[in-house]
Amino acid sequence: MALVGVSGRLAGCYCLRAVRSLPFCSSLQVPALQLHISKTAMGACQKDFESAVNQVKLLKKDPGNEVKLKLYALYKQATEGPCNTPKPGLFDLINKAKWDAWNALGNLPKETARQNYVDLVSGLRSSSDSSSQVKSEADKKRAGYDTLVITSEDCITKIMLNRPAKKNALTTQMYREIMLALEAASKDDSTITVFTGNGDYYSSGNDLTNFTDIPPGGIEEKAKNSAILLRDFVDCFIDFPKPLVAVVNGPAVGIAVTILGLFDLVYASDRATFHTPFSHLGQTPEGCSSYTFPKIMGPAKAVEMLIFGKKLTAGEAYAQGLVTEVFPDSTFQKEVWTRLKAYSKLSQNAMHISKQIIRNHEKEKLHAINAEESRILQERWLSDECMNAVMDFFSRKAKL
Ligand SMILES: CCCCC/C=C/CC(=O)SCCNC(=O)CCNC(=O)[C@H](O)C(C)(C)COP(=O)(O)OP(=O)(O)OC[C@H]1O[C@@H](n2cnc3c(N)ncnc32)[C@H](O)[C@@H]1OP(=O)(O)O
Repeated sequence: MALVGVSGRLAGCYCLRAVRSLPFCSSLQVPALQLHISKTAMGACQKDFESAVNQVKLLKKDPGNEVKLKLYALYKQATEGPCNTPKPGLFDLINKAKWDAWNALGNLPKETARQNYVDLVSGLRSSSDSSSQVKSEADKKRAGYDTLVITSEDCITKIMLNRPAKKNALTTQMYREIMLALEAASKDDSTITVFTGNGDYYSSGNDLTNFTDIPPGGIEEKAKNSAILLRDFVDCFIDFPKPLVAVVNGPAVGIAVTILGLFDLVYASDRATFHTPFSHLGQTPEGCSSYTFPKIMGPAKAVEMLIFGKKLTAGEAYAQGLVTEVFPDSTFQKEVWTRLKAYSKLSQNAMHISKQIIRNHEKEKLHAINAEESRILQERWLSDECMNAVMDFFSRKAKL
């Protein structure tokens, strides 16, 4: 957060001029490129750290001022510990930005700073063309997620729902992993973040088995915990700072549809459909759709979807403003990724600031709506209507 603060301050007009003048291989990088690493920086990953310091020299692509400030700060913290120099004067813009970045690391231990420096450089290397080696898919794939495949390439972080055999139905584990993935994507070096699904579905929405795993506290506790999880999950989308793109590769159901109102671009294959069968399930809208859908498509069409469960084709969803553009399924991936790669090269800060301007004035309202929708759903989940509908789904399956 503190580093974001630095970039925020740099957005001011004086500071902007100063930051433009930050040279890639000069003032900010001098300490990082000198190999006089102090003895106090010695530790478990000293070799990796030294190697990372060397690798910074090999980057052909300028990583941008924000990253250079991070590198500078982490290097200083790793080698000298917490910021120990007087704060530069107000008009010494470059040194002040560097000091701010270093000072923002507070008491971060040297060892952690070294590791963070190594991780940052490793991330830069993967997006840099300095390496002649083509990285394998396995290298690009982010570890630590069981239900998602996360990759970062061409300044795009792709979060792919990965339960194709279950039509990418969202389990509680998946909600949690998505929240973690969004948190990580908000801080990584990508310019845009993309959601998509593996297999023939984008997502069949909430996994109905989520309602069958009852804790010792009973269904009331289950409903309460689910409402908290839902609220936190949707909050992450409301607050996500970078352009968020849905690449809807196939049918979408329930929460996978409603949340689209919080995305910045929605590209759909002509195979995709959009279905919110809430009344069939004894449930009510979530994902802020009770507000975003009437706003996007007008109340009449929103009612058809959210109350009467009308399933829209991709073309209809486009006509109603929920989808940005529809592509033939045969060329969907190629066309969409070509477009996104071009967009990802646009100015990162300008895109993020534009998103803030467009979205920020509604954030408070969206959080309130999300809290209210989650509260109402907590009650609905305890209703006979909802319980019967879930049981119906499983008994239909059992009969097959
Ligand atoms: C923390 C809690 C937050 C809660 C937020 C609330 C959100 C509200 C919603 O999202 S409401 C929407 C809920 N979703 C549904 O009602 C969809 C249910 N699924 C279906 O209707 C169908 O499966 C289908 C139309 C999506 C696909 O039908 P098809 O015949 O093509 O495929 P199968 O039914 O054979 O599906 C393959 C296997 O996947 C399982 N599965 C699919 N979707 C879900 C799901 N949402 N929940 C649980 N399981 C699902 C399906 O049971 C099959 O499993 P099997 O192979 O073991 O039989």
